[in-house]
Amino acid sequence: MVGAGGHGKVVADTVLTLGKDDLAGFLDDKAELVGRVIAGVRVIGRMDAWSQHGIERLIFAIGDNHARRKAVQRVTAAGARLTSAIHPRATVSDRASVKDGTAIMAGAVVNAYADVGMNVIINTGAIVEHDCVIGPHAHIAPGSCLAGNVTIGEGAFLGLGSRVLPGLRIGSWSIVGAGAVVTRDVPDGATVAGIPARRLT
Ligand SMILES: CC(=O)SCCNC(=O)CCNC(=O)[C@H](O)C(C)(C)COP(=O)(O)OP(=O)(O)OC[C@H]1O[C@@H](n2cnc3c(N)ncnc32)[C@H](O)[C@@H]1OP(=O)(O)O
Repeated sequence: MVGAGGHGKVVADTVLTLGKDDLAGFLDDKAELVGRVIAGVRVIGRMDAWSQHGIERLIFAIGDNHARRKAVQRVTAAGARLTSAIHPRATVSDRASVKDGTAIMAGAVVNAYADVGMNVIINTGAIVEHDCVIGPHAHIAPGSCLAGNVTIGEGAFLGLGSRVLPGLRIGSWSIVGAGAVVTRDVPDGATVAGIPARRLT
């Protein structure tokens, strides 16, 4: 697992709950963390140390979408492969698809025919309804709810408890504030908040 911060603790909890006995440990570029045990998992080295530890697959436990994308691009360019972590108490339809590198936390629901891209976070208790398409590097924060046929662009961040009405598109690298109800498409790079959601920037 790459990233031994707050989100890393939750991903660690998911991986330990899955009982993965082949977990090598955390990798983190913060030198002061190396050697420490965080959430029951040892930090075994900096991010680029994956190859020297014989690690075959990585999952990125970095909450910030830009930082997570950059980290994934760096290691995959060097030949690393990604894996996913789906909490055993998440509900993911057999008819949904989830790409590598994605973490789905406890209590989340991914419904039929949803398509979840790579390196995405579907956080605790979030709901991704039928036929949604989630772009790579997006983060759906705890308690958010996407109605059917919603499209989430690359790197978009949906804050805690936000709601998106059916069929809308949330633009790439946009931000939806905590508690927002999105009633219209959100342009790429925009920040929206409130009920109904209005543009802040
Ligand atoms: C496990 C985890 O913890 S996952 C992490 C989950 N994190 C979140 O959900 C955080 C989501 N972030 C937010 O909601 C943020 O407040 C943002 C992104 C919408 C705005 O952040 P900033 O750009 O820093 O805006 P800032 O705090 O300066 O507020 C700007 C204005 O918007 C208002 N505002 C901020 N957030 C919201 C919101 N969620 N809903 C309604 N209004 C809001 C502020 O009150 C302020 O209004 P004012 O100008 O009248 O005083």
